[in-house]
Amino acid sequence: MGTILKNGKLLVNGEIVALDILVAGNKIVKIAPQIEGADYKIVDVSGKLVTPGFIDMHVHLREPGFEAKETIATGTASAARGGFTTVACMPNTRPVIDTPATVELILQKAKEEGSVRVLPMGAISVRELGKELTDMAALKEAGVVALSDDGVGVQSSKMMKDAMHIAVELGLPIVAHCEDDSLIEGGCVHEGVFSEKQGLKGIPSEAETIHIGRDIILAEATGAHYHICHISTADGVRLVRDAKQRGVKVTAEVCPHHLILCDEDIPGDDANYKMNPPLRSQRDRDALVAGLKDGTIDMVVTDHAPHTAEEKQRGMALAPFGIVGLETAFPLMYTKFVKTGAFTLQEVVDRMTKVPADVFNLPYGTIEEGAIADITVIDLETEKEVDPQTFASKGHNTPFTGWKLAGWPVLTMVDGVIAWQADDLNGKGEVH
Ligand SMILES: NC(=O)N[C@@H](CC(=O)O)C(=O)O
Ligand SMILES: [Zn+2]
Ligand SMILES: [Zn+2]
Repeated sequence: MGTILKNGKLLVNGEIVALDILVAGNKIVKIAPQIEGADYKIVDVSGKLVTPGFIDMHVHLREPGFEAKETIATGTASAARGGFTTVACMPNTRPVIDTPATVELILQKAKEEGSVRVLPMGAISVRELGKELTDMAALKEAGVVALSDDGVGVQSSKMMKDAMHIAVELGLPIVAHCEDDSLIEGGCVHEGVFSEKQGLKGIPSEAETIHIGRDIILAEATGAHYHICHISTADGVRLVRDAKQRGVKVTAEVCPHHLILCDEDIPGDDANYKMNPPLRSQRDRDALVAGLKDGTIDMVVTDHAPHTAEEKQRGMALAPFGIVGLETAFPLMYTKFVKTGAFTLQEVVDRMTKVPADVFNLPYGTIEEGAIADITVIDLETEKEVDPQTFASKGHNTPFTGWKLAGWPVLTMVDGVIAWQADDLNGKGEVH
């Protein structure tokens, strides 16, 4: 038994070629113009784009501890609908992912209830409090793919340096939420013309860039692989570009919302535009797009951060930071950057598949014979409005409600198994 994905459009060195894919077990067995076989289940994907399954290295699944916001079941269902076959989950859960027991709990739940592959990240400091390092060797043994205190910055330079030394020994990347607490003071939007005009407390760009600068210096001193979370500032991009040119082992990720929106797009007191780091200036946004284009920024991630409607109704000043992203990421990237000609389809797909796999040394992210069968099928034609009520995520907190987008995933295969499929794969109607 096996499955044939028939007549899909594959990207081969930037060109689109119609090919069949035979999947047996969890592997891609054959890719050819015409594959026949009576024993196989045939899935007709004519006219659809077939890509490697998307990999999102920055997701908040919220379980354990915040199941009202999201669970491993709903978060991975949301991932599958967004075309993601692998997600890395951040450790700011309760308990924090700072012991092997919590890593094991997540891996077990993901196996039982998850729709896609889940790779836990382990905390750098116990309870993410920045006081004491976790037992990183034990966390690695339990299965974490990287170390991060996402949600907060590591305030102490010494702690970051110590963490990097251990990370080098363990061969794990340090994934850093870059934020200097002493420069924040309760800000809720980017500090600049906009925060002043609105009378809101600001978060200055330096709060991020100081950590990026500091950590690049520490990465150079220790030889660690240093990965920057949700980069949002023009100066941050400049620092990364310079560090890469000098051969420092630094990588970076950016979110669709920081590439597409800036502070001036915030309509008023709407916490669906509140996230950390905040939407920055137009100049920052342009620098992020340029940084992604020239490879300074390696990959696109969602920073999927679900919160309840009640929490988000508290308004800009009081609501928690974060927006959901799994179900809109590719349609946003496709509509805003591929359809406009700013990026090629291959560039966007690579930054959501092959590049994160290479950077984090994962055996996924390519479609070729012998590869693990993680595959996403996408309808590039049908335009549909973003409607959070249709999300599989518990979180409906998005600033993109009502946006008309194309590029909606219609089928997601993980490890050779169809994890999710639109009701009407080949129809012209709306995809559900
Ligand atoms: N990005 C956010 O605005 N929020 C994240 C935390 C984080 O990614 O730093 C969350 O956990 O809600
Ligand atoms: Zn963060
Ligand atoms: Zn995050």
